[in-house]
Amino acid sequence: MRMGADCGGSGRKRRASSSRNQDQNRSPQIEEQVVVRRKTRYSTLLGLQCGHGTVGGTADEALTVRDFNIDAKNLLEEPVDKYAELRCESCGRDDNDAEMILCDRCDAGFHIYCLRPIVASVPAEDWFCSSCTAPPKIREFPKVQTKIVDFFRIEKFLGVPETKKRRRHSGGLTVSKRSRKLVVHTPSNDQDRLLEQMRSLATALTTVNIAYSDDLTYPPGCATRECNRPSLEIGGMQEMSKDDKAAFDLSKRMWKEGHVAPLVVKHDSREGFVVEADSPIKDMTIVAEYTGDVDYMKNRKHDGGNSIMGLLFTADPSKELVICPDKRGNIARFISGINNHTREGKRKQNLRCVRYNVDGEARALLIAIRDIPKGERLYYDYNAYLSDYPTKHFV
Ligand SMILES: C[S@@+](CC[C@H](N)C(=O)[O-])C[C@H]1O[C@@H](n2cnc3c(N)ncnc32)[C@H](O)[C@@H]1O
Repeated sequence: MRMGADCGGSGRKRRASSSRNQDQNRSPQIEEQVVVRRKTRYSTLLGLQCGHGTVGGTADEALTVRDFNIDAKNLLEEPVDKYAELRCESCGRDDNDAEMILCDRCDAGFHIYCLRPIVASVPAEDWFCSSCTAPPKIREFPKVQTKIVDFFRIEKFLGVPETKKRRRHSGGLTVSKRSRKLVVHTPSNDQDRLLEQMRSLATALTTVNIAYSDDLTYPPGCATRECNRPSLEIGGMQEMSKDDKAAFDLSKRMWKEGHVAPLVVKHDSREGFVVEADSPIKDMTIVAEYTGDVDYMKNRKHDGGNSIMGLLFTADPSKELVICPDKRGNIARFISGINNHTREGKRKQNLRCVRYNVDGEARALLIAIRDIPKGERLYYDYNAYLSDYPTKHFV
């Protein structure tokens, strides 16, 4: 699924395939028998009861049984016994089949919303429950300046930024239209906080095994930089004004020098990694650019990635581009989404994802849409452009 875009695979039951890997040396006959059993299991899981006495519900399956002289009774028994009363291991209920997934190793079932963190939709690829895989252990990044500077490849760490006296808006008597120009973040002026903020991001990135990259990347095998042409966007893309470009450039330079936005990454049992304001953030602040490898959407249709961001929406679907932070990325990929189905969810939104044409390249920026107090969690609408990211179980 992608943010601001459509997702694949929701509402589909995972096929039990636990014995697939052990079975590679079987004779074709035995293999065929196994295939029949799997088909039957699958149709049982889908709740498709076959109304007659053959194995499975299709002519193909009945034919296969006859051809190989398999005892149909045996084949029927296992799936009925094993899956008829499939219950979620977490809540114990047997309802809501369409949102139940099965572990591809032990066949245990779970509602996607009972998992922690919540799984937004049934994954397209193999999925293993926490008993069958070690759940990712949070690997605390050491709070050592040299290591942090290395991790973020900070060219010259300048320490605490110079505090310039900023001129405040008078806020006088005249009611002026609020400026909608982009604003550069104000980094913490406490070196210890700066390091703590970077350490928290390094911890999250190392835990999910993603290298830090604060720019869009075009690795071999993905789309090239030349394919990212904002002129292909349906309806055109927002141009970045000169002032906004200056703010964006400064914001990027500050991140590169370790004067990061005052954000801290934390872990929440239901949402997974989340991002919070570590000091107040002003309306219109550029909080982060959404970064990662740029690829064609068509190449990522079956990716389980729940962090794919739409970048370029083109008239020709084969040219649509997405940002994939599965190997490289930055803090943006940890920011939560609102629940689009509730008023409370919508009230939480404090950022917007805006795509701009920046010097002939589409870029996606996360921008504050109101003043954000210290400690508030950051949220934006994953369904800003399209509306298929499943958020109904989001908190
Ligand atoms: C773009 S990732 C955000 C980072 C993610 N939390 C992590 O730990 O890597 C999207 C995933 O985060 C979780 N998530 C995001 N917003 C959420 C919310 N409001 N409630 C519950 N889970 C949420 C869901 O698992 C979703 O599929």
